[in-house]
Amino acid sequence: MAQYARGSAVAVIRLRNPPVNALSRAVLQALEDGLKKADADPSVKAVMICGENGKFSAGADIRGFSAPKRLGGALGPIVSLIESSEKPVVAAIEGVALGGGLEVALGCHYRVAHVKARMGLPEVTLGLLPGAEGTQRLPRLIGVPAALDMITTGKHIPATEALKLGLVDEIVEENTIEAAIRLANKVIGQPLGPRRLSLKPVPKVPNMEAFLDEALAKVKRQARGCLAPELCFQAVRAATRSPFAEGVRRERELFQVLLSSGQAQALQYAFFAERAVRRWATPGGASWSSAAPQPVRRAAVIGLGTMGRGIVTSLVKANIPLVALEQDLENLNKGRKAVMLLLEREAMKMEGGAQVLDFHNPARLQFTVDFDLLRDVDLVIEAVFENMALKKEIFHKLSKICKPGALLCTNTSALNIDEIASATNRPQQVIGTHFFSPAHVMRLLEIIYGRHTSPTAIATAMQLATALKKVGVVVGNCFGFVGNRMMFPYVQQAVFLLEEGSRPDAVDQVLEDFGFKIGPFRMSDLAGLDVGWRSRKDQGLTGPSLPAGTPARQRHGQRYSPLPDLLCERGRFGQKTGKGWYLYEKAGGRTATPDPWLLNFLSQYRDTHGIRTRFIDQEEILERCLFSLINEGFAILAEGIASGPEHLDVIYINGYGWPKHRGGPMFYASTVGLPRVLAKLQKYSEAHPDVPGLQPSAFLKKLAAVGNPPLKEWMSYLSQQSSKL
Ligand SMILES: CCCCCCCC/C=C\C=C\CC(=O)SCCNC(=O)CCNC(=O)[C@H](O)C(C)(C)COP(=O)(O)OP(=O)(O)OC[C@H]1O[C@@H](n2cnc3c(N)ncnc32)[C@H](O)[C@@H]1OP(=O)(O)O
Repeated sequence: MAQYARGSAVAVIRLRNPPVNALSRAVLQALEDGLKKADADPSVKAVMICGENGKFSAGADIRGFSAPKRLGGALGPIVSLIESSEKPVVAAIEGVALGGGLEVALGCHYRVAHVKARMGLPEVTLGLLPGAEGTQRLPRLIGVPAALDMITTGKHIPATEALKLGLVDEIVEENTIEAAIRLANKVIGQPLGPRRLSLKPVPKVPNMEAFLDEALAKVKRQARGCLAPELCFQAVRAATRSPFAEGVRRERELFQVLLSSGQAQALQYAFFAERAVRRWATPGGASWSSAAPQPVRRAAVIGLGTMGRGIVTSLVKANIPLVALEQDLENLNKGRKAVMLLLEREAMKMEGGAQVLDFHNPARLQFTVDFDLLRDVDLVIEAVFENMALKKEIFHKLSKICKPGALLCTNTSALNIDEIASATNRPQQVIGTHFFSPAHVMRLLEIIYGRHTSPTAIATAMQLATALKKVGVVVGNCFGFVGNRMMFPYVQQAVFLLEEGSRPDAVDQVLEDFGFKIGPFRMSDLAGLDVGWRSRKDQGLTGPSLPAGTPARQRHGQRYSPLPDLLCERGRFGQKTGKGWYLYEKAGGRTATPDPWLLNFLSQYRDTHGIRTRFIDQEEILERCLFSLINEGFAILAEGIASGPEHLDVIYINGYGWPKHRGGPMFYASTVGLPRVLAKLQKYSEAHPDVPGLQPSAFLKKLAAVGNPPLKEWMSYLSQQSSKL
């Protein structure tokens, strides 16, 4: 768990807990034993602490937070023990030093890092704060502004930046361990007082209080209801106001508040859920453990509209050479210009910039209108307009042109993968890759397998997600897949609430207060109302193919709201036309203001259809929108479209702006309690019997009937249910 070895005058303590040397109780105990041994041995003159297998430590063992007292009790005092050692202690940081791992390094008198190492205090992302005196030592070492930034955002910084900040004393390109031992030998006998961070004053910032006020306002703005950033701030502020020991006491108090908060549990659940979805499986028995991906040495993207441009940018950033294809020169030139602009912007954010991305090199990024250039690529991502006939035509062409092994991906947000695959001679190599806009920014990649998609194709798409630094989530084929399918009833409820008496800004406010980045109406305006309108026309729900005499507010015997169609008929497509559910300063404007025209329109609409306006409170808005979305989630699980609730949660957090500190919709349902979710859905569906989205799913009913089983056990009830059928 931590290996102690004595060579010459420097004792070596190696943290050992694969894969990331997380600080479990056993590791901490061994670290403490090693320090005591070194202290007691007169032939030892210095100590070097490092981690096994090129990683210092990823911090406290997150799974141990369920028994936090023993862990918390242990780490802070051990860091103090390191710092108070009368023999110099040097940290040799390779790989990562994160969280409690970095706090151990901060207790050391010197820090040497490998140039590729990364450091950070990411506890805030787990709903916590650095609870082993890190909020008190870091500001003393690198100053309050830099420490606040690291602690309240949790970002990982590269060794080069750590050196500039003074977080490490030296960076090396080769053997970090040898360099640390060299340094340890050199500093033997030198005074340690100035190296003990707890004894240093916090460096002054001119007008500290004004700086802190501004910093707090920024932290609150960005937190959107998440507690941890503000409490991290408070702990650092304590360092500026109190002596070290008092600051540590405050840090511990705040840590306890966070540890017992539901938010920490939600964020830690989200951490493991993101890792769990990598272990994908399909109901047919294919899985990550047996499927091997095929290499992607060269790719192609078809279509350089908004999605295609973002996808090209992502592939270039991942260093995958590619061909970008458009249907004609006019669209190609427009697309090329837009892609180059995106890449220039991305390059500016990166060290090494345009040279690293090398996007002016035609061997790495080639623009063409010639399909023949797709002959040799290993993978194609089609990103054209959402139109089945067009997609089928392209896939038919691809199956004739592309080499036999090439993977054919379609970027669609709802269309049937099997139907697209039917246009090819290789349905086993056809797969859905649903990117989210902007595709070079959003982390989610929904990966949709069809009836014939091979395990290799799924594994290759998952590998692509990793290469693009995205979270790939494998799901089955149904209309809207997982994300959009759950979104439909949510947006539908939002519109029904308007019919019944609410306002777009009132509905948005409730959901934004809950923690969503933007509410459903602001989101529709951003995405463009015409997108859904086109889809509804294709489905025959509105437009010329709607049979004459269809009631305005009913389709197939179910409640339907024509409100979004009516806005589109009036040219109100959202931001792009300067008006939609809101009014914008101009076409393409981003500042939404409530539109008196719309409010008047709504009131006339209600009169026309004889709808009695009523006051709708925040609770009803929240419950009808969220519980209908969650209800659809249970139906998706029951149908085997996703292999567990974690998949739905990861999709919602990474693709739909669901607040991570609430753990995703299914985790949220588990915290509300399934019997309560069920009771509320029953109440609303009794009031609105013509809305199927409010009728509780059989799977939810089944789970609620057994109480509120832990989320981890849900799927086992499903197999019991299926075996009985
Ligand atoms: C009485 C009251 C007193 C109060 C005082 C309390 C004092 C409390 C004391 C200390 C508190 C310390 C807080 C912490 O240290 S919290 C942990 C902070 N660290 C992190 O957040 C790092 C998390 N990990 C990562 O970011 C990545 O895993 C990384 C290390 C960058 C490696 O990334 P990658 O190479 O992509 O690999 P994976 O993410 O897939 O990870 C590999 C497996 O390792 C598992 N893992 C990673 N980190 C941890 C961890 N810290 N604890 C446990 N397990 C960890 C991860 O889940 C993967 O495993 P699997 O695939 O099985 O899920």
